[in-house]
This record gives sequence, structure tokens and C-alpha cells, in this order.
Amino acid sequence: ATRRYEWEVSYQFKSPDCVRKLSATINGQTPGPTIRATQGDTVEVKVRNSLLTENLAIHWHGIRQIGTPWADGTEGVTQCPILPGDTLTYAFVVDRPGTYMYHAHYGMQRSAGLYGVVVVVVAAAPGAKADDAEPFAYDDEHHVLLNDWWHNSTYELAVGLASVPMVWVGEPHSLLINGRGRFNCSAAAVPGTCNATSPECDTPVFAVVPGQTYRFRIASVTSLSALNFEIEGHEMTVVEADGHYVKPFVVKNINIYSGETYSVLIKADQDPNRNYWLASNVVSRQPATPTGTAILSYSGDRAPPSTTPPTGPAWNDTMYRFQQSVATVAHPAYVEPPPPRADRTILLLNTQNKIDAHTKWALNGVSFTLPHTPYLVAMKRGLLDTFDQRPPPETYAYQGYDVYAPPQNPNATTSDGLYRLRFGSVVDVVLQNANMLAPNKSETHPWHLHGHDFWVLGYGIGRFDPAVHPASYNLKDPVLKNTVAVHPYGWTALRFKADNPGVWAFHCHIEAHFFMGMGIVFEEGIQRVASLPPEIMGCGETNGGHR
Ligand SMILES: O=C1O[C@H]([C@@H](O)CO)C(O)=C1O
Repeated sequence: ATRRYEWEVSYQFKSPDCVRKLSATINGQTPGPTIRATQGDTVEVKVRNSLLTENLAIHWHGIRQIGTPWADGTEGVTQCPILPGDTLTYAFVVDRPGTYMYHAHYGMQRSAGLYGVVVVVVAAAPGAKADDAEPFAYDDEHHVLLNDWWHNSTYELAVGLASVPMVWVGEPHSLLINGRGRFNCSAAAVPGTCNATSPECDTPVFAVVPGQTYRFRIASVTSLSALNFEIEGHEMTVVEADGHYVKPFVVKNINIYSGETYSVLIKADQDPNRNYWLASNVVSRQPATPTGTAILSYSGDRAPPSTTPPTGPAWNDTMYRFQQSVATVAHPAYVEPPPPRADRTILLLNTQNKIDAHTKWALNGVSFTLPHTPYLVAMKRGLLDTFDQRPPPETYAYQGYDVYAPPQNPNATTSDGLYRLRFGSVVDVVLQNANMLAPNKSETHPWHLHGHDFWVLGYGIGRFDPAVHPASYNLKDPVLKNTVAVHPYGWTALRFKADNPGVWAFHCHIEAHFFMGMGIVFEEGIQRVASLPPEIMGCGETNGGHR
């Protein structure tokens, strides 16, 4: 079946945390509408950009876009931006069941509120129940979209990052659950902009019936924060990650990084005469944001529990989060074994750097910049003067590098070069984290790959040793994901098959970090890409015009 949507994207005054802010909305809403489709459906979204003076692109995060690389929605990589007043129809097949998301992929636009959930349900065999193919059962489901929220405009955030000296975005003002939070109005910066009784910041309520089991589909579209999500008094069984079934494991709370999705099962088996908190808390950075809350209601009323919302684990308990990452492996009945070895290994040292007094992020000393002519068009048309033809480095001088110290040489260079992968080859990427410019500081980076899922082969803390660590890779039951955490001072190893013709971004999903150059781009099988739709063109040299 084809699911058709018509979206008009516009700025509206919204008060998601009671404070009025210009928000990027879809048909007047933030978060945007949930896309619900069945495996194998074609989703067609006609997007009209009514932002007046701002470009737009929307990425379908976790959808591999097999055969439709131009529909990935990544400005500068797979398309020109949609100009104000213009319309672009994204059409793609949702080939696998699971929980996904969509969000803006242009500048810092995601932080303005442009995002939503994509749910792909299992195709039911004739006469079968829809969930027959899932290795778990539940009575009903709820969606939890987690986000962080600033009162500053996306422009203020982006200009700050690009300034000398950099003005860092800082910790968010609020944490939102399904687009709602509560800011303390007495702390509002501009008087009269905070309205504690606005229905737009009513605490969300999740209704449950005693004795029933619920699947909570959780997605994080945060711009910065790593979060910990907990449902007071209810254990969660983790069953899905990024659209793949995992070996079930029980947690009190779950760590979720920007760009990740999880499904957890919870049983409504607690005292039904009271309500319970849903809580989201910042982890991995020193928190300065109140807990984001919602209410789990057995009775159907909206009464806030009289208890204090859960505050989550210690924000700096790296090993707690590390262990949850390691515990996430494929469900035994759904293991897709990875190829036993890689044809190529790319080792990427993640560093914070200075370039002409700007603060940037770099991989192997190269900070990424987006070209003005999208790679997909440039590669397909042979417009090879539109970006740097020198391939970026495959590795760094790891033997002498101390990941626990600030970089000895803080400088880096910029490039818009890309990595060309042999079509069908098996690629390993090892992401190596390190100390930042300031001493004793290393943060978590959630890396997201477009166009593929990758096997997560291993995690470590400290410097990755190519002669030692590959021997400990999990080749037996690694989980497939599209986003993975690289823990402070740690490394994460992943493997994928370069079998999806197109050009694909791979980057830190912290919006500010990608903006500061923390990403790379892969090309594979460009000659197999069908003719590009003219609607993705119009910028740079795509129309044979000027840059
Ligand atoms: O890129 C970043 O900059 C700040 C800090 O390093 C400088 O203010 C921070 O926490 C980042 O992740």
C-alpha cells in the first residue's frame, strides 16, 4: 500500500515547556504527526516549505532508502534544500518493521521542533495476527518521543557555535516528552513569555489498564543530551533497538542516545490506586536541566504522583551506561551473523580542535564541511570540481596518541572530501574517543549511519589497539543498529556492507557536533543509482549554473 501524507512546514508560536518560542511545525504541530505504516509499504510525504525565509530538508532516520538514495533528506549530501515556497515529495519503501523517526537535517533546524516518530508494523501473513512475527507479546503500545529544548532560536545556537570565541549551546532549558515539558516560569528570561497554565505544556499522560502489558516505543531526537528514561516502580524489558529485536534484558531505566530508538515492555502490575512518573534525565554531561516528566495513569486521571520523579543514575557513571551498551545483542532467533572479516578498516579518532580560532570537531584531524552541490548529484554527474577530491585519512598515528590527554596539536584542517567504498565490500569503522581541548573531559558521541544498519562488534575504554582488540569482537550475536554510542575515552567498533548504492552521511547525532564538523560521508555504487529526480536539484552546480 502507499501511505500518503501532505505536510506544510511553518513556524508557529508554541509553548512546549510553557515558554513561548518560534517552533518549526508540521501542519501546525510539534512534534509532527506519527507515520504508521506496514512493512513493505511505500510512504509518500509531500512536504511544502512554508518557513518563509528558511531552507528545509527532512531525514527519515533508520529507513535505509534502498533504491531511493535521493529521498534520504540530507541537505548537501543527497539533495539541495527545499526552498521557501517549494514542495518536495519524499517517496520510499519501509522495508523492515520497527521504530524509527524523522527530523530536519538542515543546519540546526532539528532543535526548532521539527521531528516525529515512524512506526513500521509487521506485515501480517493472511489469517495471522499482526504481531505473529515478533518474539514478544503485548496488549497495547505507547510512543515516547524524547527531546531537549532551548528557548534560544536555532539561529542563535548556530551563530554562537560559529563565533570566535565559540558560544557553546549550553545545557537545555527543558527536557520534553512527546513535545511537552514544564519550565519554572519564575525563571523565564523574558517576562510575559511563560504561561504555566498553557494547555500546550500540560504534562503528558500515558494510560494503562491494570494487568496489561505495554510496548513503549521510545525514540530520542535530542539535539545534545544523552538521556536516561525510567518509569517509576516499573521494570522494563528491552526488546527492540533501532528496528532490530534484541535478546530481552530487564532494566530499571534505559540510557538512550540521540538518534536511537528502543522498545521496552512494561507490565501494569503495580498498585492501581496511584499514578507513577515517567522521567527523563540528562546523563553523561553534568546536568543543569530539571527532570522531564510525564504521568503513567492507571485510573485515567491526570493527577501528578505525590512522589519525587526518579532522578536516574549518577550522570557520570560511564560504566553503568557502557554495560547497558554491551548487554544489547541480537535476539537469538533473529541473529544475522556479520561477515567474518572486513575488506577495509577505517579508524577514526574523534577530537575537538581549533581551526582559525573556531572550535571544531575533527576525524583524524579533518573537520567536515558540507559542499554546496550535494554529493549525490555531483558524483552522478561527474561534477568533480564541486568538492575536495582528496580522500580523507583512513587512520591516525594511534601508537603515540594519548587519548586521556588534550590533543598535543589542537589544530586541524577542514575538508568536504568523502570516502569511496568498493560496492559490496565489508567495511569496519572503529570510532576512537579522546580527551577534549580542556583537560579531564571526554563526552559521549552517538554516531548515526545513513542508508545502512551496522553490526556493533565491540566497545572498549581506552585506546583501541588494532593488533589486539579485534580478537574480542562479538561475531556471534552482534546487534544491528543505525546509531551507536562512543563512550567517554572509549572506542566502538562496527561493521557494515557497502551494498546500498548512494551517498551516505555518517556523523555524530549531536546537532551542534555535526555542525562543528563531526562527520564523514561514504559513497558506494554511484553508477548503480537510477536517474535522480529533478526536484532534489537547484543549488550549486546541479542546474549547470553558478556556485
Ligand atoms: O563541542 C563542545 O564544546 C563544549 C565545550 O567543550 C566548550 O565549551 C562542549 O561541551 C562540547 O561538546
